Amino acid sequence: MTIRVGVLGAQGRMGAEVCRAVDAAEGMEVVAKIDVGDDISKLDGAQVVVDFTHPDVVMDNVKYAVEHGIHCVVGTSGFSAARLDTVSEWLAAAPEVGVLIAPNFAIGAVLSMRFAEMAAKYYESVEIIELHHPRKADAPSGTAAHTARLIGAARAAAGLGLAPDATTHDPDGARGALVDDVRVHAVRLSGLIAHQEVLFGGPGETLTIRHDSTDRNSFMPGVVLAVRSIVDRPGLLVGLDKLMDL
Ligand SMILES: NC(=O)C1=CN([C@@H]2O[C@H](COP(=O)(O)OP(=O)(O)OC[C@H]3O[C@@H](n4cnc5c(N)ncnc54)[C@H](OP(=O)(O)O)[C@@H]3O)[C@@H](O)[C@H]2O)C=CC1
Ligand SMILES: O=C(O)C1=N[C@H](C(=O)O)C[C@H](O)C1
Repeated sequence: MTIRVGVLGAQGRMGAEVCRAVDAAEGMEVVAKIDVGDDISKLDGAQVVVDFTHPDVVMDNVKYAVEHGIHCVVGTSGFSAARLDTVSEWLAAAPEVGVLIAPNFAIGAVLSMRFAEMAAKYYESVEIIELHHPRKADAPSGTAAHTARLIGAARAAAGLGLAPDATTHDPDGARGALVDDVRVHAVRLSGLIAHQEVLFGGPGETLTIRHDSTDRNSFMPGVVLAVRSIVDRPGLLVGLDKLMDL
């Protein structure tokens, strides 16, 4: 059976790539492409929607899909814990529907988040640097926020507090944002796509975990895997790792 897929944000950088990847993949096809101004009810024949739109609109899209019994694969960033709780509440009324929210669909990015989570309890210092193209709307990236959450939880479980930092004077915010007690720095630079470094430090050593997406095709195997999998995975899943044998 061919999986019928609707793509939200179909003319965007990611959406256009998703349309090509889904149509090229075995056993799935794009049946609806939704962009700004389109009637969302165009989705109604779809079994799975893929959303790469904008943090301001993604919640309305997911709500519509869940209420109409359509599974969701969501790449759009901006998912706080409160937003995830809201999606869970919608799913409680539609227990047959699956929603995957993935901060990053690139296999290497998923692995690097796992590696960072593993390393977290061994180092007193940690900082995240995320680097993206300058047309990105949000900062820090969803990947950086998720990585910080994973590291923060691992540090808390190990009884580690804030990383050592003598800074008392930072009028311009040069020390970056504090996300789950982890410093996050966002770089926006022409020529980049999506990159992240997690830096760990302890006595006499540092460890850097770096991932680079040099082309948006890096995200497509993960998106195709998610479309294929979500039809049999009711409920909320956060992170592509939940569909991988990690
Ligand atoms: N999880 C992952 O692996 C990845 C996630 N992302 C995330 O995906 C999102 C999109 O990124 P990107 O493709 O670069 O952004 P783009 O701005 O290129 O694409 C977003 C598209 O969505 C359209 N759009 C906005 N509102 C709606 C709406 N209500 N309905 C349908 N379409 C809408 C935009 O139209 P218009 O331009 O007219 O506003 C635009 O065409 C971001 O949040 C980004 O962080 C990106 C890469 C990988
Ligand atoms: O906007 C992007 O480009 C990306 N967004 C995602 C994020 O916010 O983490 C994933 C990847 O970094 C590319």
